[in-house]
Amino acid sequence: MAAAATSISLSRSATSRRASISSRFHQVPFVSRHFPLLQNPRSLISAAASMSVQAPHKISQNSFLDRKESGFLHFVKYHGLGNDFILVDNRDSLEPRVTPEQAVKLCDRNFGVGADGVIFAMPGINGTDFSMRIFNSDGSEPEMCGNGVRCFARFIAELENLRGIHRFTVHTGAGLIVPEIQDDGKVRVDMELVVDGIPWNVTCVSMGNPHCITFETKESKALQVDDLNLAEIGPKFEHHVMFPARTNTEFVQIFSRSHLKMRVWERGAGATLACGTGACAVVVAAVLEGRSERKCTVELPGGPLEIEWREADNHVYMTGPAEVVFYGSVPL
Ligand SMILES: N[C@H](CCC[C@H](N)C(=O)O)C(=O)O
Repeated sequence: MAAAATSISLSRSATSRRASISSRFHQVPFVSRHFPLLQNPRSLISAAASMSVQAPHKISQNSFLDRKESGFLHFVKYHGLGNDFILVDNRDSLEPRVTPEQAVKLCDRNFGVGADGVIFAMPGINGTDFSMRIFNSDGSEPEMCGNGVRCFARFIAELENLRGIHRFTVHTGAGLIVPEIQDDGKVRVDMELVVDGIPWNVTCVSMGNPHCITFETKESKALQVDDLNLAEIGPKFEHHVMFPARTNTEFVQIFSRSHLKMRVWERGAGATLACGTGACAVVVAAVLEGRSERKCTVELPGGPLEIEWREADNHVYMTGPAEVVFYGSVPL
C-alpha cells in the first residue's frame, strides 16, 4: 500500500468564491486538496499521515481547476445547505472517472474526503450544454438531486469562468434540467417534469401506489382533458425515468373548487374508466396546490366519486358505487 504524497495548499478564498459559498465560510481560507485515486481507505490514512503542509501560498482557483496530474482525483467540495458533494470535472468523457466503489470510499467521512455524494460534470447529450451524473455515498446512482444540481451549476460557472446571470441545459437521469445562476450567486432550478419535450407542472402523491397528477403544462395554463391523446402521452409518463417503479398518471381539469374532472392512464392497465386511488390522489394534489376544497366531486369517464381529505384525521375518504355485473362459472 504505497502512501501517496498528498499536499495541502492554503489560499485566501477569492472574492468571487465568497459569493458562491454561504457566509459561514466567508473568512475560512479556501483549502484545496487533491487525493490520489487510492485502492483502499487505509491508504488515505497513510496519505493523510504523510501529508506535508506547504507554506501557504496563493493559488488561483483556475490553476487548481486546471490540474490534470494523472493518478490523482482533482475535485471541488460544494454544499447546498449542508448537503455536500464532491464535484469532478468530467467534461472530457461520458464515462465517470470514479467508480461507484471509489465513490463510497471518497464519501467516507473518516477515511475519505467525506460527502453525501460525488457529482460529475460531463459533456452534453442530445444537444444539452452539459450532463450530470451522481453517485450517492453508498455507491447507488439516483436520477437527480436538487441540492446537487445547484452545486453542479456553481461548479460549471467556475469551470467555464461564467460571471453574472447564466442559464444552461443539463441532461440528467430525470430528464432535462435548466439551472439559472442568479447575480447574487444563488441558483434557481425549474423542477418541472419534461415529458415528450413538453414541460408539465406535476404533483406526485402516493396512495400506497404512485400517482403523478397534472393540471397544466408550463405553456397552456389549463388542461382540456377530453382533448388529450392518452394512448400517446400516457405511456411516456408511466415509463418516465423519474418514476423507476413507473406511475399512474391523472390529467385533471378544474370546473370549480369542489368539482374536478379527470382522465387517467394507469400503470399496467392503460386508460381506464375510473381509478379510485387516482381520484384520491387528485384531491390531495389539488388541495396542496390550492386549487380545490378538501371535499370534491371527481368526475371520471365512468362516473363521479365523492372524495374528502378530512383535516381532522388527515385521512382520505372515497365514496362511490360498486354494482354486480353478472354471475358466472368457468371450467379451470
Ligand atoms: N384502478 C385502481 C388503481 C390501480 C392502480 C394500478 N394501476 C397501479 O399500478 O398502481 C384504483 O381504482 O385505485
